[in-house]
Amino acid sequence: MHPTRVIGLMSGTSVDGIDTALVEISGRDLDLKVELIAGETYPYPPQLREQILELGAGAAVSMAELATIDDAISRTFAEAAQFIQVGHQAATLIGSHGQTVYHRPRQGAGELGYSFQLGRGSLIAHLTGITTVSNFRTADISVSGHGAPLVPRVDAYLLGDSREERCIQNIGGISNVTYLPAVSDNWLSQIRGWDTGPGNSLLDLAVQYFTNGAKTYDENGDWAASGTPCYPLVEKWLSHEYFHLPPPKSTGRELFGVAYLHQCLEDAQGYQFSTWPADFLATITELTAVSIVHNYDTFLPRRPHQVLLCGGGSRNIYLKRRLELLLGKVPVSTTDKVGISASFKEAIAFAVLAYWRSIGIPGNLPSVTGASQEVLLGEIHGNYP
Ligand SMILES: Nc1ncnc2c1ncn2[C@@H]1O[C@H](COP(=O)(O)OP(=O)(O)OP(=O)(O)O)[C@@H](O)[C@H]1O
Ligand SMILES: CC(=O)N[C@H]1[C@@H]2OC[C@@H](O2)[C@@H](O)[C@@H]1O[C@H](C)C(=O)O
Repeated sequence: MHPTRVIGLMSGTSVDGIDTALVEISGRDLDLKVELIAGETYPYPPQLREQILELGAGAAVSMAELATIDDAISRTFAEAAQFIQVGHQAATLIGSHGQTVYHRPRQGAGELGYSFQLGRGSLIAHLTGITTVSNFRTADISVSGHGAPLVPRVDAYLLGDSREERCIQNIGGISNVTYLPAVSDNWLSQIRGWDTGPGNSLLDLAVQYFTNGAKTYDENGDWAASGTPCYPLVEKWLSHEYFHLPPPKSTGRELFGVAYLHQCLEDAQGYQFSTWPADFLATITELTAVSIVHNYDTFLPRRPHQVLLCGGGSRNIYLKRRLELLLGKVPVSTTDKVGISASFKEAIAFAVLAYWRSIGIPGNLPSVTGASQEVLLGEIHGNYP
């Protein structure tokens, strides 16, 4: 089978821009191979980013305004797909995750979750002339799944190992883990994955708050590294019920967004800090690290042999150091070490999910999302006869 050239487009809860990967894919599952031809993050136009953040924070908009924002996002995604192909052989397929603006996991029997991504695939296909798969989360939700995380099945085939157990830890706005036991028979059903809680979302918001918007994140974690975490406060925050909820579970900025940051700032008033706000940033960073390890120790059969980080938070040197310290003997590195770009893994994953959709392979893992069955993920736009 010839490799298929696919573009993966992903914008996550950080709303920092469109992570774009141009890849060549071949194989199906254990023989799946992906070569990254080009990877780039194209920032959102600042005004559109603001609108998306406001929508995510619950702003009221008219249907007409929603349609305008939806189309502006689709256009930005289509441009990203066009830019990434410059100087390269063209792609024949796009997998576009879109932009999550609302995520409500299923609360109980008799109902379904709700996950809303903007950036309609039909317009992306229309503008690029390339068949586009979008709306990946709906099919899993329709069979009672959380619709998230969806990357674990791709992690399994790209990052699984026959000798050791691995945790693939994505640290985006929200953090999510894929636990991969050593590859064996009935291995897929033993894979676990869920959102561990905040990744960079609270830290980004705090940096914006303390710099009046002049900075959007703590580069390399330098600011937090100049402070000292307040452990009693981390303990208090760790009592949040999300951290104690057993998987399958998923979350978003609805839980760990602006309102929660303001709660954290209020909580902090009851404690002593010698260096403000560096100590507060160190404490927020510690919550991300401690909650990840707490999730492992509470919900995994045992700690893995190694942890491979990906997502923007893998570039936060201070956070990585805190994780290393908390995990003791378990080595922590990034997926780059085993040949998969830590910065573009999520975008690559949506290219693979689109490819799987086009050849009829399911993309979800019921052991991860809680779905009642495997399903084909995504709606196909643009391959009209
Ligand atoms: N050099 C760096 N130092 C520290 N943090 C960084 C660095 N580069 C990126 N980040 C963090 O990574 C974030 C973006 O990460 P990423 O693109 O993986 O998130 P996302 O895909 O939007 O989120 P999610 O995975 O939740 O959907 C930025 O908002 C920033 O907090
Ligand atoms: C609803 C939604 O967009 N969820 C994202 C978000 O970002 C990280 C985490 O929360 C994860 O559950 C998911 O994305 C990844 C790419 C996934 O589906 O695997």
